[in-house]
Amino acid sequence: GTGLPSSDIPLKLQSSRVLSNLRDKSSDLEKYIYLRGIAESNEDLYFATLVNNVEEVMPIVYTPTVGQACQKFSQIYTAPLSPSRSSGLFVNLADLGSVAAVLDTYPSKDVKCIVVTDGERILGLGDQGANGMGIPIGKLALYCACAGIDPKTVLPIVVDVGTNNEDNLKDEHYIGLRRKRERGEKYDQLIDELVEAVKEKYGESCLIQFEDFGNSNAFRILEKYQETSCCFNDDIQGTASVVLAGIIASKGITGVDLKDHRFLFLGAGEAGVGIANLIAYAISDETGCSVDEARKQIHLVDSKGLVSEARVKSGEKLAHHKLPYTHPICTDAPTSTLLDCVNTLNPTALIGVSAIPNTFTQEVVEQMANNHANPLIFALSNPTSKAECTAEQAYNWSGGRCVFASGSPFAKVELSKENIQTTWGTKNAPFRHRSNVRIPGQGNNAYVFPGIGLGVIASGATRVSDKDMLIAARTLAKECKSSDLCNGSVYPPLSSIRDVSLKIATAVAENAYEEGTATVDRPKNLQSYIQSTMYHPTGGK
Ligand SMILES: O=C([O-])CC(=O)C(=O)O
Ligand SMILES: [Mg+2]
Repeated sequence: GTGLPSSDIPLKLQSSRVLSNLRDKSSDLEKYIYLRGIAESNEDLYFATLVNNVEEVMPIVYTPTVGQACQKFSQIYTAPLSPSRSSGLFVNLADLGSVAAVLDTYPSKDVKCIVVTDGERILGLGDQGANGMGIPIGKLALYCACAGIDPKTVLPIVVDVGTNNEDNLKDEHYIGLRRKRERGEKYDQLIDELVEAVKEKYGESCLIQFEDFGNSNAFRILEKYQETSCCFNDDIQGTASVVLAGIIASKGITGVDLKDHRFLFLGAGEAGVGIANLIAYAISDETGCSVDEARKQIHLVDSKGLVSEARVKSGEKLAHHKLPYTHPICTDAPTSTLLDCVNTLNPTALIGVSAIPNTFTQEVVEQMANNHANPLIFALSNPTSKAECTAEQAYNWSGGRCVFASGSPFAKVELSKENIQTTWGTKNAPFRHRSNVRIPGQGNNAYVFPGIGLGVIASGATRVSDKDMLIAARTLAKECKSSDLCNGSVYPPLSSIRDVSLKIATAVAENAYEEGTATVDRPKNLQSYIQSTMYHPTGGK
């Protein structure tokens, strides 16, 4: 005998047992902890549960609950005796000079996909130090569940260079280095050694996803490695791709083309500048104008107000990544608050990437709805507690007319009949919306990074480009159907994510063959080949 119970319970039935246990838990964090335990003991069961119930389980293993899990990570950590697939790998400052040896401690040798963070900007929650490990683990779970990347080939990494989070430093349970963040040369050396060791050990086409670094490192690291290594930054590029997709798809509701929008961003960090850059690239690609010309219809607001030429002229030293958006504006136009900026600049789309809740106030949303029949209101900051406004607020304050998307999931909203205005859609829009129900789309990079990864891995691509992000956005936008638009969503349902990922992967792989970065011979039928590489949880049967 095997020593195991005699009844052979099919994976499907085991998974329904997990789901009912999950529903019995009294908090999301408890659900998270329960699922981590299953991931550690039975990987196929964990993925079967996630794959077959994405809409219900994803918010537990990923955003928003993963944010809470990171905040409590040291508390819930059950120290394994050695690094494991489900608990990830910690590379810390003392490993400088021997990073390759640390990679050797990881059980999987055939690694194809890495998510790495230094924990400085975990979602909109700021510096979580080594506790940020929840993020690479969660992102990689989505690679496997949403795009069928083989769990045996993924590697979650935290580069631990200290933390400036005082609560962590004081917490006796804190698992990370108990020191302030390294900001000097050693930081760069550690990242460099890691990237080189990865290439050496796993090959030039092992994908590295940089995740949740602080602004001061994220842009630098991306610029340094994107031309020479197979990598991308999810917060700058992945977020941009998913948001661009939502904007393109929103035309089905608003009748407004991407090129005819005026964009106002609250937040000028990785997400803000990443989205703005990709929008400008997309407009330039469509119309033939220069990227700089396209940038003129995009304005950013940061913690000090509107990013503008006047601020540069007054001697302020703006971060490098904001400089392309320092447009000249009439100096007596009021721009000191977001509402002022809405009035002065008359944007058609308001994009929240500020990590500050309640910043899309009733006045701001009402003004957007006064100015435009169907303004775009995207409250993208994560987790839910950081969203600029809620779905309910955006719909109610705009008479149900705005196109809303958020980074974290919001439930469907039923508007009261007296609060709904019927001017949904314009004469250019293909249909009119009459119902009082809105199902907000989740404009989260989870729609694109798994598919991009699958395409890169299947083709053996050695680079990831901005063009890949544009291609992924256009592919995703096509997957948003009139059945989604008529509920107000500019994204397809999450339940179709594996199919969406396969289509994104095929388009991204196609681009790798065109750009000459693919290293796997081109199969005759690319899509069916990629599909044949996808992992399905089968319980070993
Ligand atoms: O993790 C997410 O839900 C999206 C993301 O990358 C972030 O907010 O940093
Ligand atoms: Mg992130």
